[in-house]
Amino acid sequence: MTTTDPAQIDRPEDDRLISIRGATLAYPTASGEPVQALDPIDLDVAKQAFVSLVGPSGCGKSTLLKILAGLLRQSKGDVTLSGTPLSGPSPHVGVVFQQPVLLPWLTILNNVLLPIRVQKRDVDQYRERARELLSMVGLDGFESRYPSELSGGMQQRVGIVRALVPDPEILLMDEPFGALDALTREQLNDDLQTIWAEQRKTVFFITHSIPEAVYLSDRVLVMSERPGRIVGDFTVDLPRRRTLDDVATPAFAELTSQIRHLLNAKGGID
Ligand SMILES: Nc1ncnc2c1ncn2[C@@H]1O[C@H](COP(=O)(O)OP(=O)(O)OP(=O)(O)O)[C@@H](O)[C@H]1O
Repeated sequence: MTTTDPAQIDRPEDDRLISIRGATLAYPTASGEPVQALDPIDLDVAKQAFVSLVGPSGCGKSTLLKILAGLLRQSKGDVTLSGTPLSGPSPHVGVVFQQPVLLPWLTILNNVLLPIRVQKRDVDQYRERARELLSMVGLDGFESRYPSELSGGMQQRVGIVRALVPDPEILLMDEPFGALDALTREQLNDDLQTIWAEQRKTVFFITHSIPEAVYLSDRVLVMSERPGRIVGDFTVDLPRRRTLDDVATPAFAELTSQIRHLLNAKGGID
């Protein structure tokens, strides 16, 4: 089933992990005229769902992600995680940005263990998990290397592992593959499917690529031009695990075309 009307989506209330009600955000500016980035957002995300968000440049996607990361507070409305109001960065939430920003003087293993140290948890308890996750994304044998010895795609894998090591329930990803070449991006999409299948995280993923959103997601949300609001909510019911062969199917093409039409009607994607 696909629909472009978020109100028509019928989901059980008890599997909600993220709940946003009437959230808006206005940035204060030096001129005194605030920038209204988000119009009221109402959104529920179920546990273990993979949800992507697409929308025109500057429409407010990162703003919404930063609210979920606890880095920004909404001007109005409520944001809850498992029913608890969000009041700042949470250990239940991991974030991956477009640039992994690894510390050059730390080894790969120590980079991915950094959140554990910052959260003052027992590092020894997470070392094995860190090694396993590095192995899952093909970085076996790189634990003692330094970031400068890794390619851009490998560094981004490290960024993803760093977010996963503390075992957060939610993974927020802001255009994580936007800076990578097409082939590396395809490989990382595949890695991300593995991670999602094995780690069962709830993923909120921002991308400028409609095919990438459809390929990875259970749901694709479409945001309007700024001030952003959710104007479309598409269910992706293509079977998993997906492969690049699925991209060539009529069902895939039909869904990407529907999303593209809605986006073009709401201001385009870039
Ligand atoms: N700190 C800030 N102060 C003032 N305005 C801001 C600030 N951060 C973002 N904005 C504005 O808010 C709007 C939404 O920005 P945001 O980064 O959320 O958009 P986006 O959809 O993620 O964009 P893109 O797709 O280009 O990354 C933009 O018009 C931007 O200029």
